[in-house]
Amino acid sequence: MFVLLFFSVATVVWFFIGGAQSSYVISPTEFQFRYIDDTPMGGNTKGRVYTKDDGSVALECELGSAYRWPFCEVAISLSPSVTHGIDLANYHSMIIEAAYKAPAPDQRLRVYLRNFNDAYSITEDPVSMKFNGIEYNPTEEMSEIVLPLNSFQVLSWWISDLDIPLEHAGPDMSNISLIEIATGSAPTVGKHELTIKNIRFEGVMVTEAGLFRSLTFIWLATATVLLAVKYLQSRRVYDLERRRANRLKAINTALKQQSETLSIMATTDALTGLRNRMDIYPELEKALASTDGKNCTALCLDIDHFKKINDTYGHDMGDRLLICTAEVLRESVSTSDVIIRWGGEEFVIFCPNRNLAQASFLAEKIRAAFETTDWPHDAELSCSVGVSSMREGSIAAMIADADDALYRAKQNGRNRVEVFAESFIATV
Ligand SMILES: Nc1nc2c(ncn2[C@@H]2O[C@H](COP(=O)(O)OP(=O)(O)OP(=O)(O)O)[C@@H](O)[C@H]2O)c(=O)[nH]1
Repeated sequence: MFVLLFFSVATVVWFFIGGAQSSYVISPTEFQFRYIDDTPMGGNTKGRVYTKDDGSVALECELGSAYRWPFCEVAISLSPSVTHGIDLANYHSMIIEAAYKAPAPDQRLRVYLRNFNDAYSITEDPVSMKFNGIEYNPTEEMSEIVLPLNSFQVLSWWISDLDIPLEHAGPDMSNISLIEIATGSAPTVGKHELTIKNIRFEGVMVTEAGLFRSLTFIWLATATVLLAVKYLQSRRVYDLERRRANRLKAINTALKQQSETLSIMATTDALTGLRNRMDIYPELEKALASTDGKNCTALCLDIDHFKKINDTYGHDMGDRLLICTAEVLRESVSTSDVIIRWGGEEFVIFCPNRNLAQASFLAEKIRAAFETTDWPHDAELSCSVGVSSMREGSIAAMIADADDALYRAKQNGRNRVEVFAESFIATV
């Protein structure tokens, strides 16, 4: 930004001290100055163009009266070919340093800047080159006259004689191949002497409006580029942050899944796939809350003489029998019941939707199923079951009651169902 500011200030200073000025000098050493008069039209004017010792060019002629519009002039060819002139469109003034002596006062001079354009000019006809012309009052003494190029006008006879269309009727300085400085349109016959010391065109490489337009454009372009760079940078940061957030989200999801898996593993019995008793109470409370809470019962089930089975058939067979027991239980319960491997060979079935009679019925059904199941050790297997119902709103107390009833079932000979005594009272 500092560089741009410095550049802008320097450019403006350069412009106002005249750095943008340009000039184009027409010197006799570089260009050919020729003499032309009215003799081809039948006139009797005589004269010549020559270079003086001081380097200035002189036009001398004796204007005769044989031709209706007598004239003499100096013609300066700006290029070897008329078709390829010089572009003077960017110049604002033509400056002629000259002295003019005429046989009468107030004699004027005509200046033509002849433009070639394929639209209306042909090489064979010099008249077809556009006459951008002006007529001015020269001085007798050597002096500089400034002719503003925007004061030049196209000669009306040229427009009408050549039937020039409107779009080409205006001045055009873009391809000037010939300059003509001639005696005025109504000259007095007699001796005319024109000494030209210097001809030059002056202009500016860039106008003030153009300069400020360019600087504004450069500032806008720079601001746009800087904004674009800033946008791309913040976009890159945003993309990085988003990728990072996505990565963290993925890690988070994986950790959550892992945590859920670990939680499931921690609360699931690896051998039977049943729920174990870890953190079981909130889950049972939740199951109870989904019912009307009036008929909540629990079963405590224990396989009879399991130690003996282990001892007789081995621990692996014991495991297989535990797995089969889980299957028997699954097949016996309904979807609202929750089977829990309470520990070892002991199971709890939580029934949030069964009354005492229904729970007792289920207990008996399971006990009977043990008798009819084909066990993998090809021997009989029985279980004892204790049943209880909710007394004081405590699930833990209800399970403890069922366990008491189970203890009684064991005491009373096993392979039987016992209902916790106070559950009956509560039911009545
Ligand atoms: N195979 C196997 N045995 C287990 C497992 N968990 C506990 N046991 C065994 O189960 C047996 C339970 O024995 P006890 O508590 O004495 O009860 P019981 O032999 O079933 O006798 P009663 O319950 O009084 O009928 C123990 O020998 C434990 O080692 C297990 O996951 N797999």
